[in-house]
Amino acid sequence: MSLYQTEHQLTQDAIGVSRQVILKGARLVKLFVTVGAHARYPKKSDWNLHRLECGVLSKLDKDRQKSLTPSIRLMVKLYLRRKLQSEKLIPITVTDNYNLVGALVSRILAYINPFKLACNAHTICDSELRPLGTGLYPIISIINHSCFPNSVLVFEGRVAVICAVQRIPKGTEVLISYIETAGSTTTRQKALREQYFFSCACPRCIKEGNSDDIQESAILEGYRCKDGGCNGFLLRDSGDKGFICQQCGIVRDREEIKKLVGEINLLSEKASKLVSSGFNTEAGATYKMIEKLQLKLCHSFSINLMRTRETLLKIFMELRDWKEALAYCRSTIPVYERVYPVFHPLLGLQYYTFGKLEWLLGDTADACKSLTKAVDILRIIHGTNTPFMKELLIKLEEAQAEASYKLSSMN
Ligand SMILES: C[S@@+](CC[C@H](N)C(=O)[O-])C[C@H]1O[C@@H](n2cnc3c(N)ncnc32)[C@H](O)[C@@H]1O
Repeated sequence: MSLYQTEHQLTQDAIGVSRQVILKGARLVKLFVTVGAHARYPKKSDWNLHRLECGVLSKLDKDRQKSLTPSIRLMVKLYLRRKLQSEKLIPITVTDNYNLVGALVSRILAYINPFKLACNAHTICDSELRPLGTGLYPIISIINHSCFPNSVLVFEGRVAVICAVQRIPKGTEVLISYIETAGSTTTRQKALREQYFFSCACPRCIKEGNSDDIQESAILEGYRCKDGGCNGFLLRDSGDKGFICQQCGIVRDREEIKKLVGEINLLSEKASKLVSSGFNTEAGATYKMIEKLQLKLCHSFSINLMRTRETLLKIFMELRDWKEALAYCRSTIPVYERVYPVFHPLLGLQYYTFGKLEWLLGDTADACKSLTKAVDILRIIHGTNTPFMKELLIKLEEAQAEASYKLSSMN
């Protein structure tokens, strides 16, 4: 999901809804849902809740314990919290609005229907899309999915904000995306069926199987032409011997592709072990080998290649090798622009990272351009008043001041 995603942890819960305001601007419609943040209760009641939670969870058999996702833990916590509140062992806070959570909670409380819960719980992220916890947002939970959504869900602290990223005519349904939308129609449909149990019929998905959709899938998830100078996409030949370039007609042998895929898989296993053991330098070298093989195998707009480069960006940022990080960040931008809509948080954040790296390496003029792009995208999503946006706007102003100073001293 996020470029800098850390391990998913249940560090916060959020329940209840106290207010719903719809603001309509020329391009912006925001549905603000104020969410009941957990008030800090005294240590003793904290302990009461924790003791009960541990007691309940330890009674589950091992298999069930293994399947305890953050969403299920959240439900257990909510259930016990409600119980302790009804027994007056912990205080009810003004934001614990169980009436509004009502039907949703009663249907899925107490681990009765974990699938329904997973469909309705939301991962709370910060403005840089790093996950902070899991929350139950009843109003947000009535919003349906589209792979071409007119809105995005972001969080301001624990407040869930639905922000329009397209003009939404009156009476039109507000839609968000439940999944990572960068992917072929087949991949997106598979994710939606497996995680949310439905087939999507959005404007992107209804094109599944038509020639444009087949071409886009082959570019994003298929192979490159054997001729390095040709940018064609490949489709399986009817005899199933290999894949034919749709531009120049050269056939790529199935066995050769299989061999490359095997080598990449082996290296990927090794690389992810190196990352999890903290051997970043070795991991960087291994991911570079993967990138080299993927450049032979995949189309230049390949999502797999993009993911490898995202990982390399992250590794080189951690190694503080800004030059390498900048190069990898740059290489991801054309693919981001292809796979994400204009006002997508990930695209905005990638421009933000790009601008910061350019600035750090002294390319102030280009940094201004990248930071301006980041602002243009992210202000639609976050407005201009959040701490995150204020920081970005200050950075842009400083970069612009530095660029004009540099220009005037050159003159
Ligand atoms: C978070 S709920 C959304 C609200 C739900 N429609 C309701 O009435 O409660 C998620 C569920 O809604 C349904 N859903 C959401 N988007 C859909 C879509 N585009 N097409 C079909 N079903 C959808 C799926 O059953 C999914 O598991």
